[in-house]
Amino acid sequence: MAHGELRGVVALDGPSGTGKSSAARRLAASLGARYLDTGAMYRAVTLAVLRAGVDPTDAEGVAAVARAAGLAQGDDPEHSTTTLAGVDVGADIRGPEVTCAVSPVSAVPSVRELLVAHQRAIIAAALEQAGGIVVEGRDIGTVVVPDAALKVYLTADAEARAQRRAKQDSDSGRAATVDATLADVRRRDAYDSTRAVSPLRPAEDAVELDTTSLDLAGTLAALLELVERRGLRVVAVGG
Ligand SMILES: Nc1ncnc2c1ncn2[C@@H]1O[C@H](COP(=O)(O)OP(=O)(O)O)[C@@H](O)[C@H]1O
Ligand SMILES: Nc1ccn([C@H]2C[C@H](O)[C@@H](COP(=O)(O)OP(=O)(O)O)O2)c(=O)n1
Repeated sequence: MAHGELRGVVALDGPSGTGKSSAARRLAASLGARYLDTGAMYRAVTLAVLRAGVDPTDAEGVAAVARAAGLAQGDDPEHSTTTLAGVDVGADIRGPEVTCAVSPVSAVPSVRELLVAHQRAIIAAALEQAGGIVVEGRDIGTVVVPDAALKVYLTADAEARAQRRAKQDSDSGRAATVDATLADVRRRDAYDSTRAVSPLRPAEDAVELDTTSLDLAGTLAALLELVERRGLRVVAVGG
């Protein structure tokens, strides 16, 4: 189905397992836009911190690793890549050690400054080259792109999110029980929402979308309708 092309930035925020990555990637692909996974960038810095043997709660040590990590994040929705010094770390950043340590690393103010500047540069280049980009994370509508053309805040019950995440992990060969995943989801929700810098919260002008009883196709359809209603879709010739 041809959906035309996206003009501008769509910001997708929300807690873990609400469907941000899956929906953002599909939305971008169907609208000929770029796609930026900012969570992957915080995960990659966390992996570099763990590999360097630095304590994730040592803010100065973490900031030094972040500056030297050589992080590059791709923005192709069909093939999203994350590299450290040119080496692909796409699989390693999804492991339980990184998931466990990512909250304290992403709460370090200088890490956020560094990554937000990096994200804004990727977004500016994508707008120039492709005209549109879907960006997903925790602070996109509030901090990274406060003037985004459309901001959506995804929510879903914690149990539904834990079930999705546990299934995703076991499908990828990572052992995960729903109970342990639920505990992790709740721990990260609490940490991400209460940190001093850029806490997870909806932007005042965000549209909230509860995905608890939606499947992925339903979430995508709801997002496409919002894009359409905002007039952000430009129909290409022959589209
Ligand atoms: N609306 C949905 N209904 C059911 N499963 C979903 C839905 N959205 C996403 N999923 C599945 O849940 C898992 C986590 O989704 P993901 O997009 O990674 O969430 P997030 O980026 O918000 O953490 C994936 O396996 C995905 O296919
Ligand atoms: N814009 C962002 C994106 C992610 N983070 C932090 C908070 C999250 O717990 C981690 C990991 O994000 P990611 O989206 O990969 O995590 P989940 O897919 O929700 O498990 O990074 C952030 O602080 N700001």
